[in-house]
Amino acid sequence: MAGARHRSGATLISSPRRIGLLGGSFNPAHGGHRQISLFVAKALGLDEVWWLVSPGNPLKPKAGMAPLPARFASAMAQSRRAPIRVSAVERELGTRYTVDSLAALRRRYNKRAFVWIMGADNLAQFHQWHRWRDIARAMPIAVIARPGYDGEAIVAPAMAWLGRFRRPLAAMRRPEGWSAPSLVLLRFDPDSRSATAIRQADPGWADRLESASLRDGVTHRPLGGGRQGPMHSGRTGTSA
Ligand SMILES: Nc1ncnc2c1ncn2[C@@H]1O[C@H](COP(=O)(O)OP(=O)(O)OP(=O)(O)O)[C@@H](O)[C@H]1O
Ligand SMILES: O=C(O)c1ccc[n+]([C@@H]2O[C@H](COP(=O)([O-])O)[C@@H](O)[C@H]2O)c1
Repeated sequence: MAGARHRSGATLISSPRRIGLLGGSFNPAHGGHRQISLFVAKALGLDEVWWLVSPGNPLKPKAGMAPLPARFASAMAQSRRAPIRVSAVERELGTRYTVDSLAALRRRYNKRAFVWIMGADNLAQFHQWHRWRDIARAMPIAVIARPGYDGEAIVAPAMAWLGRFRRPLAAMRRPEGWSAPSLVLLRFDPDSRSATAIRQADPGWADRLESASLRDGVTHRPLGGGRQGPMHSGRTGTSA
């Protein structure tokens, strides 16, 4: 945590930047991702949300998963003019399991305070994630209500353990509330958008996206591996 000397001689302690991490397949990204990110940022007083475009969810089949550059390009399009950075840092780190990605991110960005964000559908199967308790020990978790999943989420097998760390929103807004494990359940305007519905309605969505010249919003490195064509590059929000 950074400290600065005040004229009076007292040391002013500045709070670390608060970052929400929304990991996802983004196959493709949609308005629901944007909406929940903006809601959580406001509710928890976040400085930014980082969208971690996954090289591949370990629990999802490869079939039907668009290439990473296309998913990344869709995320760039959905996050425009919002305090959201789109990153494929997991590919760079060589991590696929969230527990490993979060450990690496905490080491690399050790001046940031992170919170893991996920929809209620993921809470329902959280107990199947690799070393899921260690994810909860690494940083607070914010779960967003999602139409069709809320009943399942509250009786999720992981809740037998995670439920005892449930905190009210007010506690999470205080800096000391960011201890882990902590779980906050958030309910905003329900958003029924899903990537599944978009793929069903528009199976060719990935073919229309130009994914050359993409640049990682967190590491600022070129993404590479895309087709040639005009696609906006760079980042949204402020500098990492
Ligand atoms: N409408 C929504 N409401 C709440 N959470 C959402 C919503 N859409 C996505 N999320 C959450 O965002 C994260 C990334 O989601 P993902 O990229 O898998 O999109 P998806 O719409 O859930 O995709 P799919 O339908 O292919 O499973 C997940 O934690 C998911 O629960
Ligand atoms: O680490 C795991 O075991 C694990 C299992 C399932 C999902 N995840 C992560 O959960 C996030 C949401 O995935 P998805 O496909 O539901 O968007 C994404 O970052 C995945 O890598 C992670």
